[in-house]
Amino acid sequence: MRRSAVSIHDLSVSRSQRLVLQEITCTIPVGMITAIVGPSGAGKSTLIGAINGLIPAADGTIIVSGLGRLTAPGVMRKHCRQTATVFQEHALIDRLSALDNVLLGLADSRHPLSFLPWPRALQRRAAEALASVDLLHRAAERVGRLSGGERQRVGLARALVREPRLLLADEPFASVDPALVQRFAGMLRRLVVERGVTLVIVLHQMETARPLADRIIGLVDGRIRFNGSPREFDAAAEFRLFHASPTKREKNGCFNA
Ligand SMILES: Nc1ncnc2c1ncn2[C@@H]1O[C@H](COP(=O)(O)OP(=O)(O)OP(=O)(O)O)[C@@H](O)[C@H]1O
Repeated sequence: MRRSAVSIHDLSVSRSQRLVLQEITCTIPVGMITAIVGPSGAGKSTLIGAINGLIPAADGTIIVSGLGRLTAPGVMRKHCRQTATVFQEHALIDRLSALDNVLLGLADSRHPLSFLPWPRALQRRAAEALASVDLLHRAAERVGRLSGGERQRVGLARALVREPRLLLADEPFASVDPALVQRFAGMLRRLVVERGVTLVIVLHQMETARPLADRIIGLVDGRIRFNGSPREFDAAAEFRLFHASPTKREKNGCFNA
């Protein structure tokens, strides 16, 4: 049995005073790819936000392996240092170049008020991260002038430059050219295999999730409705997750959890 990077127990999360995640209990295995799937509004981004500590829990616990409970003093800072997130809406600064946006991924490695140029070694690391997403040729371009897919790749590079132990990615392929999705999926797989990174990735397309993931967590209406391997995620499971009416889902309950 694999060690867990993160263990989640009975987690509930509210947004605007409405429960959007309920009774979430699962583990994120270390050095593996866990895909979070489910219909729109199921709570996938909220779960990513809870794991990276941006969205507080209303109830339950999140335990980070080697650090402890996310709410314990000092744990959050250490957790942030070893975690990187690729946000769904990119969260980039349009007026800065692609390279400078990637360097922002390293902002916590120097004084926040530093006006000095970035050290060469860090600039090289940022350039390598851009190269890994095939974007080195746009390094000097202002991000506001890049396409949606290119911006998404800058966001991915900004996360990769941190060399994280835990990488959280919220639909990182959403506006990436379909021809590039397989390449980036392969790159993320290598990151996991070669560097032992733990990857939690929100994906909309099951045809991307199935071959990429080691584990699949399926959410519907803020609850886990599937937790198993891609092999176990058969057509019936897919139907229950994405197509069953709310009453049918309720009757079926959680499967493979
Ligand atoms: N900032 C917010 N304030 C209040 N409610 C929110 C906020 N963001 C999301 N929600 C609500 O929380 C629920 C879960 O949203 P979330 O974005 O986590 O779902 P999702 O599965 O990631 O959806 P999608 O696939 O469309 O991105 C939804 O009902 C959504 O309306």
